[in-house]
Amino acid sequence: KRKEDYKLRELRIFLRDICRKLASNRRFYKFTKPVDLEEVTDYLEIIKQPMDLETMMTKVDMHKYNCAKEFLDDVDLICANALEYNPDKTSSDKQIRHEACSLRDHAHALIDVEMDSDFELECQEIARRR
Ligand SMILES: CC(=O)c1nc(NC(=O)[C@H]2CNCCN2)sc1-c1cc(O)cc(O)c1
Repeated sequence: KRKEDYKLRELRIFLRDICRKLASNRRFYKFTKPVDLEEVTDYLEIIKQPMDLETMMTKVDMHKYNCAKEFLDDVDLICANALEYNPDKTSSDKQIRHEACSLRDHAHALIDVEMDSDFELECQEIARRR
């Protein structure tokens, strides 16, 4: 086990906790599971790269994230997908856009507060080398 493998294990423990906190917030329940393609039949015609919090938790376990920035890129993708799929002036579309922006801002705020910036920089160095 190299020194950097210990760092990535610490990153995984941290990201699991962030993912759990986001997925347990009732405001974000629409983003906790993959969009139900039986229910939303045109979804893949509009959204080319679906993403959700359950998929992100699986990606943590599969060592897909080498730094918090890569994790936040997937949160930003959840948000961008919801903004793209819900562009209408209707109150239902407006509400889901608001929830998506709130998810994105909460994720970034949680990481900024709880993550040591030097640790993230070390992880980004590891990510660049891999
Ligand atoms: C996650 C998402 O982006 C999403 N967007 C929707 N938009 C609409 O239904 C809008 C689209 N514009 C026209 C009027 N209807 S429903 C929906 C969704 C919510 C869930 O609780 C589970 C799920 O699988 C998908």
